[in-house]
Amino acid sequence: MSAAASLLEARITGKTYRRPDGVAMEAVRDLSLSLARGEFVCLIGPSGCGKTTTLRILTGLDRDFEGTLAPDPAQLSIGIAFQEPRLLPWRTVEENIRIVLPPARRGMDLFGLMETFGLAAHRARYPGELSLGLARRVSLARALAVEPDLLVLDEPFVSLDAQAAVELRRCVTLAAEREQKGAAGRMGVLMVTHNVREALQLADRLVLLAPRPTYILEEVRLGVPRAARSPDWIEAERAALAACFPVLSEV
Ligand SMILES: Nc1ncnc2c1ncn2[C@@H]1O[C@H](COP(=O)(O)OP(=O)(O)OP(=O)(O)O)[C@@H](O)[C@H]1O
Repeated sequence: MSAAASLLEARITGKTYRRPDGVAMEAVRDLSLSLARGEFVCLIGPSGCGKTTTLRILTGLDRDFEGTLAPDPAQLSIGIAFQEPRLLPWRTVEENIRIVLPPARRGMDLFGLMETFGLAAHRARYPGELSLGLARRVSLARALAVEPDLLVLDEPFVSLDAQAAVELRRCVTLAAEREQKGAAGRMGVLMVTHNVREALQLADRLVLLAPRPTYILEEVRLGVPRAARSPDWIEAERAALAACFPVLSEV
């Protein structure tokens, strides 16, 4: 089997914040991560360890760090869905999605995307009228509308009720499995989560992060296809991981 095409190679040797009182806060130390096209990677780590900081560096939103990223994130098309949907309240659902498209594609037909995410009936509604689950679906559809090379999800299922979480997970799985740019250009997914079961359900690889200043404690490749991951399998894997990595009881 040929090696999967690399999408991103990151080596973050250091990231230190300086608080207003001048005190240094070291958030990341020696974290090397690679992501292949078509791969779904979950970052899991304790609260405050540096997950969002790492995502911000990997996506080029934070340039103030030591290390290297290849390629430079500016060369990739990146779609990001934050925990907070960040929709424009004065725009409809459809306008919120359309507005991120490059001018040449702004008139494109979005019906397929809307249908996939169960948004077709909501396209003319405003964000203030949407439940959190629906707003997150809009945010995910908007991130995918740009046909990204890299999809970044920062705790997308937090605070959702069980049914909304199931629906959004289905959307994320569909997105991950959709070959948007043909075999050579498949999207990679990086997702931050506190929920190990969720990660075991969705990811190809888990990246376990140490407490701050964070680095990679362990990488776990999940060989079982997504469709074959039963609740029993997920529970057994979770228990085995928790036994090996006590830090997981803190996430
Ligand atoms: N702009 C900032 N200035 C100073 N310190 C910061 C800044 N942003 C984050 N930090 C600190 O850096 C550390 C890592 O923060 P980060 O948000 O990356 O962690 P996280 O793992 O995403 O947290 P959580 O699990 O709570 O979402 C935390 O201690 C946080 O307080």
